[in-house]
Amino acid sequence: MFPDSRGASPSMMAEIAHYALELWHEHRIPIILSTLFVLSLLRIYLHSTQQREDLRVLPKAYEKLSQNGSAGAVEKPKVVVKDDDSEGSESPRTGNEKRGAKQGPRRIKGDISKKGRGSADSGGDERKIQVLVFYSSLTASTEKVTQTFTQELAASLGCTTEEKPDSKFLPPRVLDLAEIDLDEYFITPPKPETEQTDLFYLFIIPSYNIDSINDTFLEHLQETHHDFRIDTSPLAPILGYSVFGLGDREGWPTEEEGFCVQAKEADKWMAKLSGRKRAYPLGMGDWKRDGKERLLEWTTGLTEVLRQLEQTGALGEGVPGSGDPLESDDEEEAEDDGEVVVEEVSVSKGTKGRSPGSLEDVEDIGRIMELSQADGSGKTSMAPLAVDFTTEGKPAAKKAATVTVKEMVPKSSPTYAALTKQGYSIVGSHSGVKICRWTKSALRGRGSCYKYSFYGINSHQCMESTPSLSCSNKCVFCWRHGTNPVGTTWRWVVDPPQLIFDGVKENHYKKIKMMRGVPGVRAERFAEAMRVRHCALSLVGEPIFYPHINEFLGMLHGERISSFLVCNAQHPDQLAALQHVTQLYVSIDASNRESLRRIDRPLHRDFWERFQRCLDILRERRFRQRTVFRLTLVKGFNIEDEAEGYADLVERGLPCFVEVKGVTYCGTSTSSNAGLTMANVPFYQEVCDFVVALEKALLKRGLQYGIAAEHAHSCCILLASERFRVDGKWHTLIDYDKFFQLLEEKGPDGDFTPEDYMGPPTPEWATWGNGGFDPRDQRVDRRGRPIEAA
Ligand SMILES: Cc1cc2nc3c(=O)[nH]c(=O)nc-3n(C[C@H](O)[C@H](O)[C@H](O)COP(=O)(O)O)c2cc1C
Ligand code: SF4
Repeated sequence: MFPDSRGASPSMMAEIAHYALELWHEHRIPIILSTLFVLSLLRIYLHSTQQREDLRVLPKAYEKLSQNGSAGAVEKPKVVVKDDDSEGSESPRTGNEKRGAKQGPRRIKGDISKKGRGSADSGGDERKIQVLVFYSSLTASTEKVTQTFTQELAASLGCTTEEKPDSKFLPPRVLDLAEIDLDEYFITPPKPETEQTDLFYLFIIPSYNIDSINDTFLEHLQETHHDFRIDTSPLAPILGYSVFGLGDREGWPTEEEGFCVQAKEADKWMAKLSGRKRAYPLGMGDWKRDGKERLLEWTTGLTEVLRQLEQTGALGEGVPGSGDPLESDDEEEAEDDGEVVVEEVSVSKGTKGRSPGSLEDVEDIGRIMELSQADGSGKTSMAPLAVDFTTEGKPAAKKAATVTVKEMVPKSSPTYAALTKQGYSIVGSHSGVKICRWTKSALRGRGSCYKYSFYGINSHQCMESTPSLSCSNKCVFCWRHGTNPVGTTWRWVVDPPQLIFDGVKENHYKKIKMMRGVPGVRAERFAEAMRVRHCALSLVGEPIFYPHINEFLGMLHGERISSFLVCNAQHPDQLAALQHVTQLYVSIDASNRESLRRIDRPLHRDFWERFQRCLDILRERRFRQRTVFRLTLVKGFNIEDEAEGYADLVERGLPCFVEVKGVTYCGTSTSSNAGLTMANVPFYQEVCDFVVALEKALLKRGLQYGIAAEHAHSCCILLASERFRVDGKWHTLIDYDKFFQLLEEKGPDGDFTPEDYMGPPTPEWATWGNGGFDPRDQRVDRRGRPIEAA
């Protein structure tokens, strides 16, 4: 017992204090924890016994509205929401609030009401239905199918061209998945123009076993589904959806082997995201065989469902396979549980039957490179599954998921067959080489390409190749749509640079040798052609996409082969890391964002920002690299009224040269499918007019450029910076020996300028106004008959 403090002596008081302090020091943690525990218990007790007040905020706001007289605009309350079950108090929810609720976050907990929001008892008689038809297309057949289908659907729903007051349906809208912002439509439904509109999604999706926008789209759906920040069924507000797939039974005979595999995937993810609102079962057809009949069946069934929706506001009982009320089990695959599994898998050589897992990115390129080098072939190797630990909420690997590191263009693929048919030699698994028509023409003394006139390149000593057949654009004028693999990131096996270098040379020489017996080939040119002097890295695809582009360039330069590298201004990081090339091109296919989207059809969503960053990099590099803007003019796309816009871009990038070229029409079905006809090819005079307008626009901005040279034969004109005019003469030619000498002295990152390897004056015959045809050669017409000079 402690003595009463009132009667205690000071020494005793000090002793007590000391004892209490010691006690506190020894037991302070349990004391604090016990106190906190007791306080928490007290708080829980008080909270559970306290009388709660009604939630009055919404009703009061409503009453206020009514008193102000604006309640007339508010619908009569129809939906009753219980704020608190224990009290049984009901607060009426107004029409406006109902709409407000629709916009806010909404968690779907299993049951989906069979009544659509357009149903009679939800007071939605005035509500409209907007059908959105999404499609994707590489070789344009799906685009055509979609347009026709949409017109026919509109006709049968009675909403052909414009909104009719008596039709519930607004004219359907067609949307290209490659052109829309996926976030806008597939995280939550977009806000319709009027609040009284409900959306219905339709999809016509072809399948591709190569990278395409379909992969981006499916990945987007998958990521939205797995994103913990997004509701489980964020697309539940749509009225319904249905998918029709186009495929090819010849190459992919069964569904297991990949027939319409991506349509199936789209259907599966849409079922999850929409809370199983599949309005009509997945349709599938092979356009070469039964596509038309299957599409008709699907359209007929779908129209019936839409009619039902119009009349009742609900999807109805559904036909077998439709999403409501029950789904098959295969859509209920195990959810990610955050467990990361790293496993070794073998590289698949085949391409058929791609699995959903193929959507995962493989980013560990260095590792893949090592492994692919291990056996020297770069073809089949064991590769680890790359794991991304950085993305919150997106587990990097599914339980037991297997990721296959594919070859970009495997020998067994249709892409390989299509490219080789077009005359490409495929080297390794992602590189190509082809003899261009100017090489053949120069061998026969029938003229060289504009690069001879402008820069002194002998076409018969030029090798056109690429270390990456893949590209991140789908330009309308690209002649190989449907055959080139597309993608935004490198996700394939990486071949070693030496393999590519040796392979492209070997195949190039093989093709040159085949010209030996061709009539008209000149012996001296043939001999010269057996020594490649130049490499145009511009064949197809995007060369700087190749992760070892600098090493590859080093090999070219090591054999004194000059490098003209063309990139599509979509990979700023790679561009920034690029070492010396003899001439560095950036394709400038449009002068503004919209036009660029229309022409290049880029896969990157931030394509314009990437494009502009590339221009900034070029500007920084202009005293180290010989930089060129390459403009390809397509009538009806990027010529009209765009000179000023291009001048702005030149002002931003300040390239050494601007090459302006009219598009070449190749007359294939792919180019016409992409919407190009001969009418899109500008006449030479139109290209001249454009260049004159551009020069004027540049001078107006105080930019010192002039028209230096032309090559009328290939519809190409060169504007050059005054940096390359010496004593009143243009010097657009290149001193290649000097370039290699500088490179050898100063290294691939060495400090030397384009002026340091500027060549002799541009030959008179190539300057502006003189046509630019090589006087050593004989011009011929299409049939090879000599054309006399004018
Ligand atoms: C490169 C390429 C890959 C293809 N891969 C598949 C496939 O894996 N499964 C399939 O069923 N059809 C495949 N097809 C066939 C297309 O889906 C079919 O031809 C479709 O109609 C093409 O539509 P589009 O040209 O409008 O883009 C492929 C076609 C191409 C060109
Ligand atoms: S950037 Fe070149 S290779 Fe790529 S799509 Fe355009 S034209 Fe074709």
